[in-house]
Amino acid sequence: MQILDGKLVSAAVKAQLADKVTELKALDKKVPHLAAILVGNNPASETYVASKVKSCAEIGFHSTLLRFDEKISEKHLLDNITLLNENADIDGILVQLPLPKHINEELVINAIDPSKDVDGFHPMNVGKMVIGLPTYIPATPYGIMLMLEHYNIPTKGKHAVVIGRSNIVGTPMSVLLSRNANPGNCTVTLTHSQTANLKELCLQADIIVAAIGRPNFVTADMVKEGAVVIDVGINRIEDASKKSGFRLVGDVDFNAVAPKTSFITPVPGGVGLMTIAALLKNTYNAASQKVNMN
Ligand SMILES: NC(=O)C1=CN([C@@H]2O[C@H](COP(=O)(O)OP(=O)(O)OC[C@H]3O[C@@H](n4cnc5c(N)ncnc54)[C@H](OP(=O)(O)O)[C@@H]3O)[C@@H](O)[C@H]2O)C=CC1
Ligand SMILES: Nc1nc(=O)c2c([nH]1)NC[C@@H]1CN(c3ccc(C(=O)N[C@@H](CCC(=O)O)C(=O)O)cc3)C=[N+]21
Repeated sequence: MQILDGKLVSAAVKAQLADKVTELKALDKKVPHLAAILVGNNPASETYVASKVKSCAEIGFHSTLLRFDEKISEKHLLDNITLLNENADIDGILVQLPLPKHINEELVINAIDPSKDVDGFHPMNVGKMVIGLPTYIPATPYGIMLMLEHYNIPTKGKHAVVIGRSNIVGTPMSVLLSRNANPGNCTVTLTHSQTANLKELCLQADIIVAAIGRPNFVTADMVKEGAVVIDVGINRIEDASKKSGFRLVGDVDFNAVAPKTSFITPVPGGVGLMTIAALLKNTYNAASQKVNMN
């Protein structure tokens, strides 16, 4: 069993981007600039956005964080997105999800200029991804592909079972793994809450991607010996011994599952860090006006 180290791989991706920033600066060119919008004060969203902003600073990108009260009107939010769309200094725009219930998430995503949509959530970019045109790939599945690539994990002809069909993780993950590319060329089974025989399907999987949002959902009896297990879940479990009052666990029962696997991602220290690295890559590509389909 080998741990897929998100800290190591994300650091390598960030180091590449930092080198590119150094080159841009030497040529007196503008550095990439990410704008992040955070509405309300959901503690998890605060953490993610803070770490995106911090990562930008580490590699020399500019970032602007726009914070709004959770009572912000939909119109005011949309107007701010329009301003960012029109601002030539801003290369990438990210609206941290979830949004408060009174705001229509679809309207907000649709309002982002597709050329600045570094999350890859705009329907135009989703469509491009599905038909294999160059575009921004949603950061979490993109980060997972970078991880598979870094460790040279064989994917061709493998059976991948993706658990969860969300627009931001499971569905794009299934598209990327089934592409004629490397990594890719998997036979993909996309599963969800209505899947009848999940355990049987998982037992056939060479690669399992778990994106459900439930601690310990994937148990050892669901995993074939030698499988690759990618744990996307981020679940907060109360833990009085921690200063924060909680600890993070994934969707996989790590201690029981890890010994059966060939490769597994830890939580924390796995996919989450790759998500940020992938977002930074998308932002670099946005700034250089060329989107990347890898
Ligand atoms: N590490 C990272 O960078 C990121 C981590 N996450 C984490 O990943 C997890 C998933 O996130 P996200 O995709 O946004 O979640 P969603 O809640 O949007 O989707 C969850 C999916 O799991 C499916 N599901 C729920 N229960 C079952 C079940 N009993 N059996 C099979 N499938 C089930 C749902 O099915 P149905 O469609 O039928 O309801 C749904 O498709 C969360 O823990 C989230 O915090 C998310 C984004 C990035
Ligand atoms: N528009 C939008 N884009 C997103 O990319 C987006 C989003 N909305 N909403 C929520 C999810 C979740 N997400 C994570 C990012 C980083 C970590 C991360 O850095 N995790 C660290 C630990 C973080 C910690 O310690 O709290 C780790 O796994 O090691 C996790 C999860 C991005 N998301």
